[in-house]
Amino acid sequence: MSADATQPDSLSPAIEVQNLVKSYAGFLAVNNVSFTVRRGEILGFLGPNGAGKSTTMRILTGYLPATSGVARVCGVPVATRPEEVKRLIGYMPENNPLPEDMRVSEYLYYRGRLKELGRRKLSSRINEVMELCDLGRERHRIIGKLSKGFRQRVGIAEAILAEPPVIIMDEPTIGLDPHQIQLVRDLIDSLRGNMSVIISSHILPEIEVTCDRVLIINQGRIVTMGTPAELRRDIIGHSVYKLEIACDVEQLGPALTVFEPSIKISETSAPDADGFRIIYITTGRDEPIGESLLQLLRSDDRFRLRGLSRENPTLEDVFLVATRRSRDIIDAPKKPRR
Ligand SMILES: Nc1ncnc2c1ncn2[C@@H]1O[C@H](COP(=O)(O)OP(=O)(O)OP(=O)(O)O)[C@@H](O)[C@H]1O
Repeated sequence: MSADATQPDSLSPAIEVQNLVKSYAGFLAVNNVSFTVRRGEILGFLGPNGAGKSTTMRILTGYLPATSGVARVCGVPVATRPEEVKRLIGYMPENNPLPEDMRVSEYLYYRGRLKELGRRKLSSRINEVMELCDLGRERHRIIGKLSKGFRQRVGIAEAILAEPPVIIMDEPTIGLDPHQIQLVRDLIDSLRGNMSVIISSHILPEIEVTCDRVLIINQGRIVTMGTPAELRRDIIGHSVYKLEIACDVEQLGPALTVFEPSIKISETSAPDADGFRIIYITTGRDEPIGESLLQLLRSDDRFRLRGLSRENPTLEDVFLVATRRSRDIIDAPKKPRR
C-alpha cells in the first residue's frame, strides 16, 4: 500500500516506522528506529529511563514531529496527516492529565463528543467501556477523588472509547498495586486480536505475559525485537546453568569450551569466604547438558562443585543483558572496554 493512500486501509500494518530520528538540539533521543506492528498484535515497548520510548510514542500519535524518517498508522503518514492519525489511535500518555473536577461519565461523554461519536452511540459505548474497565460504580464520582488505579482505568476507557484500530499506552500500570495491575492486564488482553496495542512498561514480567512481541530500545536505538521466547534464545542462549564452584575462572573457561564449544561464561561473582563463586554459563544447545556437565566438573580436581542448576531466564535477564550489551557497543569508541 502506498504511503499516500487517501484512506486508512485494512491491509497495511497497524504501525510502520522507518528510519525514525528525533533530535533535541543535536541530542539524538530516537536514532534511526525501524519496526512494524501487525494488526491485532500487542507489542511491549521496553527500555531504561530516557531510552526514547515516550518520544517515539509521541511521534506515532502525531503530537511531536520527527526530525526525519517515516511513520505510518494503518497506512496513513503521520507527518503529513497527523489529525487523521489521531482519529486512528487511542493514546494514553505517561502521567495522563485528567480534569480533576469532572465526573467520570461526564469526562467520557465529553471526550467521545470530541472524537465525533454520535450521541446515541456514545451513551451505549460509555456503558460498554465502563463495564470493560470495571468503572460502573465510579461513574458519578469526581475524577479528582479517584485512586490512582481508577484514574488509570479512566485513561484506558478514554483510549478505547472510539474503538480505534491502534491503542498506545505509555506506562499504563505505573503506580498500581498488584490487583490493579492484574485488572489492567486482563483489560489489555481482552483487546488482543481486535486492536493493535503498544504498551511501554518497566514491569517486565507483566510485559512478558501480556505481549505477543517485545521491542527493547536503549539510548534511542532498537537493541532487539521478537517474541519473549525468541529474545531469550537470541540474547541469553538456549540454556543457562548456574554453578556454585570454587575454581580458577581462567581454567574453567577452556575446560568448558573443550566439553561444549558453544558454552560461554556470562556472569561471575566474587568468591565467598570459602572460595566459592556463583557462575552463570550459557549454551547454544537445546538438549540438557546438566548431567554430563556435573560429571565433567566432579571428575576434574581443579574444580570443587557445590551446586549446579538449570535456570529459566526471565525477560528481566534478557533486558539486562541486551541493554548492557548495546550500551557497551554504543559507548565503545568513547570508552574502551576494560
Ligand atoms: N523536550 C525535550 N527536550 C530535550 N530533551 C528531551 C525532551 N524530551 C525528551 N528528551 C530527552 O530525550 C531522551 C528520551 O526521552 P524519553 O522521554 O523519550 O525516554 P523514555 O524512554 O520515555 O524514558 P522514561 O522511561 O524515563 O519515561 C531523554 O534523554 C530525555 O531527557
